[in-house]
Amino acid sequence: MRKIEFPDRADWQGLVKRPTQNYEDLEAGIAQTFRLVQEQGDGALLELTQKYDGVKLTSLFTTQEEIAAAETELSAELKEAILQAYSNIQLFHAQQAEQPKQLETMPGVMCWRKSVPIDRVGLYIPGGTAPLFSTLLMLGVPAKLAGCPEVILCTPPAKDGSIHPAIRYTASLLGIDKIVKVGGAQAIAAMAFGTESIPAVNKIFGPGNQYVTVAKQMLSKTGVAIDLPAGPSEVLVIADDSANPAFVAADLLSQAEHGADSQVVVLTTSAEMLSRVEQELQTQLDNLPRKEFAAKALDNSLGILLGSVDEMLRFSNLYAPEHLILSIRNFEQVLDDITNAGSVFLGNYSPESAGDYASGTNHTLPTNGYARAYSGVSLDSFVKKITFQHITPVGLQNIGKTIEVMAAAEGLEAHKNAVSIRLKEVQNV
Ligand SMILES: NC(=O)c1ccc[n+]([C@@H]2O[C@H](COP(=O)([O-])OP(=O)(O)OC[C@H]3O[C@@H](n4cnc5c(N)ncnc54)[C@H](O)[C@@H]3O)[C@@H](O)[C@H]2O)c1
Ligand SMILES: N[C@H](CO)Cc1c[nH]c[nH+]1
Ligand SMILES: [Zn+2]
Repeated sequence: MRKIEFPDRADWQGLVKRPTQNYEDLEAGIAQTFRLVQEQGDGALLELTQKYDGVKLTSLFTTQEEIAAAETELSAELKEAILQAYSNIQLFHAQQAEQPKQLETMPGVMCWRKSVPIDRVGLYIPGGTAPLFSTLLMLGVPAKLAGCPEVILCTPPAKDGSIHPAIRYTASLLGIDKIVKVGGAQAIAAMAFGTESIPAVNKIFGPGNQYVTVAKQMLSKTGVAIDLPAGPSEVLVIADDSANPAFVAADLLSQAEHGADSQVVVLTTSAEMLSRVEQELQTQLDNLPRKEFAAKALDNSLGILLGSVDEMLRFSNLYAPEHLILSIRNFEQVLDDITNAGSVFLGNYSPESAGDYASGTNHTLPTNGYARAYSGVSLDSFVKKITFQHITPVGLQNIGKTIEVMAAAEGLEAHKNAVSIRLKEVQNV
């Protein structure tokens, strides 16, 4: 972890830049993957899966029997944990449903808005280095709550061509009966353009590594929507001297272990806290099975000493972290000062892992500073909001003049006429 003491404000902009590869560096390779999938369909998926995942598949799909078998392959303890998480995520997302209300903006002018599920959605579940079945809960629960009629699920296969039983179990829980064994940019291409056996979807959801994230971003001109750029995981911890250095280190490592391209940051006003966090990182790192990933991520990470809580919050807002942890006294007093963050964890007993798995909030969140403008996945991500209006003849008499005047001022006579022609008829009745 790079240690920086009281950096000059002029240097902050450089410090908030993530260590990930540039979009431009990855674009050409991904464009080539897109071309292959568009030209050769399923054949390209099999070829690219062999190349990037080291598996020669005979079929791109799990069978219904494989999905059903997961029930017997998981321990009772894990199934219970998945069900508990499912229930909390369901509760949190169900209360996001918008209650439609009709508004009469002027007498006789009625406007309302209705949520309509997106027809066909594609879910990407990361699986390159860890089978993130928790992500399937985070995407599948709101997709089902929203009522999306068709859900396609892609995830990379393990080296033996199988899909982890917890992903199969969670799919079955959600009523998803088919899993496509494909990952990376090729999975995004398959869901965006369609192949002989995979239908093209309207919107693609899900986090992933840099290849997955850039592939999603490259779809902007295709007419296929994406949820958000949710790339390599990150966390920023703001710690004063009331924080517990062991807890802070554990939270930093929890995101560092996702992958070498993750970044974790600790901001503190206490030099002693920074040294103790560094010591804890070393001790805890040694015991982690994924210590190689975590150690590489720590090489790209930052420990920064700043002058005050206010300064730490300013830095954090500029950084716009995916996850923000406030391990400070009186955190309640600064909540309104947080302007850019994906998800916020308050106090010493709210580990970020709670949001990753089970508290109820969604863990598919904007990374790489995109929290400046994007929100994480929610129920809204799976619906379109269609507005309706009904204007009565009296309503048109009330609002007509306003429309005519505005249309004339824009020089759009046909717009004005669409009102005038009706007003004449109404006045003649
Ligand atoms: N922001 C979020 O909300 C969020 C949530 C969960 C996970 N994540 C992130 O998701 C990522 C998961 O990454 P992962 O790699 O384990 O799984 P992944 O499923 O995202 O990616 C694996 C795929 O990457 C492709 N790939 C690997 N190396 C490649 C190369 N050199 N060239 C082209 N393609 C290549 C392969 O096709 C492979 O199937 C992590 O970075 C994690 O931090 C983010
Ligand atoms: N921390 C990840 C989001 O950045 C989500 C996750 C899934 N499993 C564990 N963690
Ligand atoms: Zn995580």
